Amino acid sequence: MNITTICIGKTDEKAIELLLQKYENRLPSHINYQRIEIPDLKNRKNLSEIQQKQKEGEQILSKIQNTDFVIIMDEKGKQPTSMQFAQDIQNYMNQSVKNLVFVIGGPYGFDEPVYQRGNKKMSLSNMTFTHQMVRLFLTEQIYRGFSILQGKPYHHE
Ligand SMILES: C[S@@+](CC[C@H](N)C(=O)[O-])C[C@H]1O[C@@H](n2cnc3c(N)ncnc32)[C@H](O)[C@@H]1O
Repeated sequence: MNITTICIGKTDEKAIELLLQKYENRLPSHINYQRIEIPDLKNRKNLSEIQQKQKEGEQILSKIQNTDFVIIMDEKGKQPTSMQFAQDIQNYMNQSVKNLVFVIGGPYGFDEPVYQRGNKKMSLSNMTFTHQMVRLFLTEQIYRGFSILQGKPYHHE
């Protein structure tokens, strides 16, 4: 299975980038993982919130193929436990999902067409995090999910 995370902008905090790479490098080798960082909008200050979301949305949708299974990261989405998330990943593999795509919004969230394209909305917490933090927390949970599936002593219940 291919797993892609789509984020808005570079990971600008060095500490977050280092931790992200740590978890990305630990993902199982049978997973073809990639992180797509959509370049930050150049003239963001001159654009309204709606215009920013529209432009980001167009960029996000251009990276998604028709057959991809798309999970929209959103604090109002379904909130699985780590065990349930691991089971979800197993189910996607059993269903032969080829491309599992997680999308993290920009500072103002998503434009409506992105929500409409999503197959599912997933939350990490009822609280709102920065989009920079969410890429790290999500990647750690993907690693944790595979650790659970592989019976590694990383997750403890
Ligand atoms: C700063 S938040 C934007 C929040 C904004 N209020 C909105 O309308 O979505 C940036 C992005 O981080 C992700 N995000 C933030 N908190 C999250 C959470 N608790 N669970 C899942 N994703 C989250 C979402 O993808 C969101 O679009």
